[in-house]
Amino acid sequence: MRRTDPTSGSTVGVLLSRYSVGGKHLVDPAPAQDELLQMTAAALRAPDHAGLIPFRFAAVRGSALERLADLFEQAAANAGKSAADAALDRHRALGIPLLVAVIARIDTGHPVATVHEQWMTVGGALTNFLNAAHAMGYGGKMLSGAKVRSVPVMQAFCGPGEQLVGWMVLGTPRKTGTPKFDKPDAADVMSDWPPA
Ligand SMILES: Cc1cc2nc3c(=O)[nH]c(=O)nc-3n(C[C@H](O)[C@H](O)[C@H](O)COP(=O)(O)O)c2cc1C
Repeated sequence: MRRTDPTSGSTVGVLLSRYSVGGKHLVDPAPAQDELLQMTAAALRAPDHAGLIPFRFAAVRGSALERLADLFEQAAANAGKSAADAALDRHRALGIPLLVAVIARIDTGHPVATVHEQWMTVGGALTNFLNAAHAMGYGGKMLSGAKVRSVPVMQAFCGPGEQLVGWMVLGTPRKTGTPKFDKPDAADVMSDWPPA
């Protein structure tokens, strides 16, 4: 069941109401290709010093999820996990309506945009992507874990100079996302300078 359309509220209301929704609470339908491209267009609106676009995305769907499941199982086995735990890892790629890999392309020698500035753009991009998904009635969550450092998994997604950040799981939320962490009041993280 799709959540009430949050776009009926204000834009800021939409941003304030986004909470991550994990894979076990996501069902079909997954975002369609045109919706995925709108989310990607939102990601491209992230602040980007020197316009480097230090990221790209790769959608994993249909039979490709089986291939990813194989890679997850292999990564777990390589990490010394038991066959039962490796099978659990394999299962993590299955039953998700859509996975979108986030791949960073950081130019470590750029004369203008520093490495940390480029990583901030990657973060802004995936945040905009998830906010757009939420505004369109979908749920999602950014995930990483040790698997992103597994050589066979990295090699499957990355070309030279690229790094695998992780995956956004996406789909129709079966339940509304809820806050995971206690957050401070906004006034605690916004102050005047110099302090009074
Ligand atoms: C790059 C990145 C990787 C993350 N990896 C994981 C992960 O592997 N497992 C996890 O439970 N949360 C992970 N998170 C955090 C969740 O995506 C989510 O932001 C967090 O649970 C807080 O929920 P919220 O988005 O509703 O505030 C990651 C976040 C980022 C930005």
